Amino acid sequence: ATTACSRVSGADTKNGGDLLERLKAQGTVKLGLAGEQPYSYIDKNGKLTGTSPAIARIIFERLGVPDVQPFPTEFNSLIPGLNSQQFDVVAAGMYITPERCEQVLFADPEYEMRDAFIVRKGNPKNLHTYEDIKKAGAKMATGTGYAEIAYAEEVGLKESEMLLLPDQLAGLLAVEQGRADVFAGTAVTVRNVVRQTRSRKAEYTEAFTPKLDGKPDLGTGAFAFRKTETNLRDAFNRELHKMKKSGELLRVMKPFGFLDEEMTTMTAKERCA
Ligand SMILES: CC1=N[C@H](C(=O)O)[C@@H](O)CN1
Repeated sequence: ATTACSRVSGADTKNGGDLLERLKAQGTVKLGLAGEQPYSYIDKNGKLTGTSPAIARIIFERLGVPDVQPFPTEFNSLIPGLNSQQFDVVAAGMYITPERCEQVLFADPEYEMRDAFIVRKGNPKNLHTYEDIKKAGAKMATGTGYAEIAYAEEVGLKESEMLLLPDQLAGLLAVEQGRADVFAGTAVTVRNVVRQTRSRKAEYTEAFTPKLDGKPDLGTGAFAFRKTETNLRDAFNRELHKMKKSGELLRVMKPFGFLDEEMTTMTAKERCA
C-alpha cells in the first residue's frame, strides 16, 4: 500500500508539481460531489449548485482558478475518487471524522450541524433520537458511508440491519413506501428534501445532537484534499477564514437554508484528534 501511495504523490509532482499551480495553469478545478441538497448538487436545469460549489467558486477564483467543474459520484466513493485523482477536491460538506482524517486532508469546517430524521407523517413510532429507534425496534435507513451510521451504532444499532441507500431522496421514498421507518441524515438535508418534494406522506423531526464516544457530537463539514496537497489546503483555509471573519460565508450559506448558529469556529485539527 505504501508503494501505491508514494506512486500517486510522485505522479502529482511529475505532472507539474504543486496542484494549485497546475489548477491555475488549467484555469479549472474539478469538484467531487454526491448529489445532496443543499450541500452540493446538480439542479433541475443541469446547473451545479449548493453551498460547497458556491464557496468553491469564490475561493478558487480568489486563488486564481476561475472555473469549477462537477464530478458527481456516490457519497461512499468521494474519498476513493479523490485519492485516485478523479477530481481535485471533495466539495460535499463532508463531516470531518478521525477515520476520514487518516485518508484525506480536511480544510477547516464551514459549518456545524445536528441530525434529524425523515419519518412517516404523524411520526407513528415517535422517533426523535437514535435511542428511540433502538427502543422501538424500528427499521433505520441512511446513506452508504454516512457519518450517521456511527451515531446509530453508538446506541447499539447495527449497520448490517440498516437499509443503506444512495441518497436522501431514496431515503424519503423508502420511508413513504414503508420499507424503512426512519431515514437519518443531517438536519438541513432532511428538512430540505421533505420541503422541496412537498411530501404528503412524510415529515422531518426536530434537529437533535447525536452522541459519539459517549459525548454529544456536532457534525462539522469541510472540503477535503489529497494528503499530499498541504499547500492547496492551506491556501484554501486562508481564504475560508477571511470569509468567516467578514461574514461573507454566512451570507453565501444562508440562502441554502443554513442558520446563523450553524456557523462554526471549530478546526480540522480539533476534529481529527
Ligand atoms: C453532508 C453530509 N454529511 C454526512 C457525512 O459526512 O457523513 C452525511 O450525512 C452525508 N452528508
